[in-house]
Amino acid sequence: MAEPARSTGAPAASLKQAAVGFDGRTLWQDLDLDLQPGEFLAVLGPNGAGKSTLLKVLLGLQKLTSGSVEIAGHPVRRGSAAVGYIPQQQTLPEETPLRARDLVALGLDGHRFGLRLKPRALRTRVDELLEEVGAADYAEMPVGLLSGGEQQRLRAAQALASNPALLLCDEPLHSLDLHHQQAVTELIRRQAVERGSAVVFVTHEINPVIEHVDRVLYFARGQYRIGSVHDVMRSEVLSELYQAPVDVIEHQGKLVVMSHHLEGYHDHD
Ligand SMILES: Nc1ncnc2c1ncn2[C@@H]1O[C@H](COP(=O)(O)OP(=O)(O)OP(=O)(O)O)[C@@H](O)[C@H]1O
Repeated sequence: MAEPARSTGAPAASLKQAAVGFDGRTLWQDLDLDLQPGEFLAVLGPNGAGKSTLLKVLLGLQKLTSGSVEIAGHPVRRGSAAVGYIPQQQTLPEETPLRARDLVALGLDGHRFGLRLKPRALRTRVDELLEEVGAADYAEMPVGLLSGGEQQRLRAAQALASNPALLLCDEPLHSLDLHHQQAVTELIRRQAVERGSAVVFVTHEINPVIEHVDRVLYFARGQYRIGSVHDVMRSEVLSELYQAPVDVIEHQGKLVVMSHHLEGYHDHD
C-alpha cells in the first residue's frame, strides 16, 4: 500500500504573478494559483491557449517570463520525485526494449521510493499499480506491441508510482475507451482523495471528470478565469473571456459549451 503523498504544509504548487510567452508574445500572465494537497484542478481552453505550457512550467521544462513557481515549498526543478506526469499520448516505437512492468517500475526506480524498496516490495508495488490500471494481463508484453490506450494506462501507473505531491495530467483520457477512461479517472481521483496528491488535469472535455473537479482554470485569449465549475463554466463568464458569444448548456448533468467563433459551432462533449 502506498504512503500518503509527502506533505510539507506548503501548497503542492504555487504560482505568483506568473507569466509565460514566446518570441515577444505573452501566452498568459498575472497567474496567481495555490494548489492545496488533494485538490483537483481541471485546466481548459482552446488549442494553443497555453495549457500544456503550464504543465511544462510545473515540470521545470519551461521558464516563466516573470513571476515565480514553487512545488511543495521548493523551487521548481526538472526530474523532481514530487511531481508525477502523465503526458499526452504518443506511441512508443515497436522495438522499445521494455516490458509493460518495466515502464511502470521506471516511476519507482531512481526516486527515493525506489531506492528504499527491496526487489520483492518493488515487484509487489508494480503488480498493484498494473492491477489498478487494468494492465495486469499484459504485464510481461513488450510495450511497443501494445495499443495506444494500453500504453497510456501504463503511463498513468508510472506517474502514480512515486506517490507524487503533484500529479500533472495532459489529456490522459485521450484514446482510452469509455471503460478505461473511467478506470484511469478513478485512479487519479483516489490518488488525490486518499493519498493527498494535488492534480492538474488538462482536458478539452470536462464532463468525464466533472464530479471530481474542485476548481477550473480556463485560459483563452491570454486571459484566464479560475473558480468552481459553477463559477467558471457559465455563458457570461466564457463569453467575456472569449470576447465572443459562448453558450454553456447543462443537459442531464453534462455541460455543453457552444460557440460560433473560430472553429465554428461545436461542443466540448
Ligand atoms: N518552445 C516554444 N517556442 C515557441 N512557441 C511555443 C513553444 N512552446 C509552445 N509554444 C506555443 O505556445 C502556444 C501554446 O502551446 P500549448 O501547447 O501550451 O497549448 P495548449 O493550450 O496545450 O494547446 P492544445 O489544446 O492544442 O494542446 C502555441 O501557440 C505553441 O505553438
